[in-house]
Amino acid sequence: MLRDPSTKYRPFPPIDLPDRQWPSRTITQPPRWLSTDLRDGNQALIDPMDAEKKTRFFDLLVRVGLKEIEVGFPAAGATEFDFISGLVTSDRVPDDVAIQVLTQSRRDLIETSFASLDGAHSAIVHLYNAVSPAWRRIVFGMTRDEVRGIAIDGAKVLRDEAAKRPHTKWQFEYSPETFSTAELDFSVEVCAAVMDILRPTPQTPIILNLPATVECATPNVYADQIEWFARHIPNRDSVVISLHTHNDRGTGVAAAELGMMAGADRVEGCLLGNGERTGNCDLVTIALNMYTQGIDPRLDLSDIDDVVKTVNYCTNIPIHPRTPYAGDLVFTAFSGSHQDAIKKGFAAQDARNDDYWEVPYLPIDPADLGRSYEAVIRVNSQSGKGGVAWVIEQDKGLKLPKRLQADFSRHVQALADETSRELNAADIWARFESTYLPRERDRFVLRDYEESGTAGQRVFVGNVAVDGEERSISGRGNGLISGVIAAIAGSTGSVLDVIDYNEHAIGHGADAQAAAYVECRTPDGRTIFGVGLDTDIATASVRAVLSAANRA
Ligand SMILES: CC(=O)SCCNC(=O)CCNC(=O)[C@H](O)C(C)(C)COP(=O)(O)OP(=O)(O)OC[C@H]1O[C@@H](n2cnc3c(N)ncnc32)[C@H](O)[C@@H]1OP(=O)(O)O
Ligand SMILES: CC(C)C(=O)C(=O)O
Ligand SMILES: [Mg+2]
Repeated sequence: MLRDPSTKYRPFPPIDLPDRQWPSRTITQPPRWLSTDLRDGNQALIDPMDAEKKTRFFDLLVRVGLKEIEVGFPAAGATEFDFISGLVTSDRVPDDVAIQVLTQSRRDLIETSFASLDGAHSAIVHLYNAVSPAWRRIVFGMTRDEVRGIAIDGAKVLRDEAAKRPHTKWQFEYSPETFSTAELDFSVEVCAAVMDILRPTPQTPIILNLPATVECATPNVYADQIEWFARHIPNRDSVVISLHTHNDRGTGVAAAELGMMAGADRVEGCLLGNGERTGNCDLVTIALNMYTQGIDPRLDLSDIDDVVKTVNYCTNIPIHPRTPYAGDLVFTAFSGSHQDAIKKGFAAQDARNDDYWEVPYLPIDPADLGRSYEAVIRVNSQSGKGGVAWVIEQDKGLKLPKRLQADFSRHVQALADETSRELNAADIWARFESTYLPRERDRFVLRDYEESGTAGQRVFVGNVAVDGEERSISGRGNGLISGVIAAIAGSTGSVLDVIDYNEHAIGHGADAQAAAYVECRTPDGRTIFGVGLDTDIATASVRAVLSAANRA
């Protein structure tokens, strides 16, 4: 008999916090950010970064505006140690940037960590040990008191090593690793014991970083834990509460957002969410989420492609095309109704001409991230007339009237179904040309024409190849278009009824072109469209009528 695998797991218990405040709060300002790309991100890579990649990544983090950067785990080995001590002695670290290193709570490792920072003007030493019941039992085989003792012993070494190097502005960070699966009173107890050793003040606060080392519950539970901790930690004004979420349940960003609402001051994460297992909190997503709420995250993500390219190069991990904000396809609509709404959104945006962004289906202006509007609409078999018209307008400047859009869309749909692939602008233009624009084998091919007469009585005389034979055809009407219609009727015996006509210029100045569109009804009741392009608007209209006649 098959066993139900869910019986292997235990539900995460709720937090007893009936008067929780965070659900009615909003995020109003950015937190202090820390990038752990070069540490938590790096330790999760198949091939950890070498010095060249770490340097390149560090420079990116500085460009993006990170002011706190965890640069590695000095005791891990020579690559890490040398990179960190090289960074300290280089002039790469701007004065307003503090570098941070991580260490287990073991004397030799802490000493090595301080040694790597010798000469730094400002640095954060980050100490951690796990505190949850499972880790206490499985990893350490220790009681609560003994595990608290690991933290206290480490804090003492931190205090003493820092005292030996008074020229560096030291900050301390302590992480009760596995905080999110530990008893809250025990996390507070351990953190308070560390504070007793390191004696933070409001001027020199300690960073208490509260990790969801493995994400095990819904993000509201993490927010409850943060609010509970913030209420119970002594000397709250001497503490910077920091969040460090992972993404095991896919809610690393959500947990950090709710954690900020619950009172946290600082957020740790990685650009594009790299990190152990399913990753760390994605700093790009959480920062740009703020952007869309009208809050400046104080990170510069205006060249998102630079971020993507550098992260990809350094980590050797491709980013998914649907990654929030940064993926290749996140500003692209293939489906008809989305395209229609986006196209209308851009038109409304132009008409309003105010400072607000309101384009359906685009939560953020791609231009704010250095992306163009070109790829916003792409065409395949899921697309509709709005999308096709958008591509033609962007590519060739043609503003097709609504019913012509619908007519042309059927041709594009047929092509998409035939080819079963995305259609690019060249494919769409080729189909437009072959459908509406003149070809030598058409029934009517205009060579040139003259127009004469008085207002309301116009005469059209055209040199036209009719069925391959060069002829002069003429017609009379109250305007040029009706004159051409009459000339065609003289040749074919059938009169087209013009039911709509549109024209517009394409471009400006000497290079401007004109486009004309006619919609006609045939004597047997069919609707046909014609398109004419020319440098001269009158000639474009003649071509449009002949195009319709050819298609009739
Ligand atoms: C949640 C996180 O991301 S934590 C950061 C994890 N990152 C890394 O581990 C990357 C860098 N790590 C390393 O290079 C190595 O693990 C080192 C250099 C730190 C340590 O190496 P080693 O001592 O050879 O091995 P190892 O990591 O297996 O050590 C495990 C021992 O440390 C103990 N330990 C684990 N974490 C801690 C801690 N935070 N504080 C004190 N002791 C710890 C374990 O209980 C175990 O003790 P035991 O040997 O008595 O059973
Ligand atoms: C070292 C700590 C902060 C960590 O990375 C984690 O718990 O995820
Ligand atoms: Mg982590």
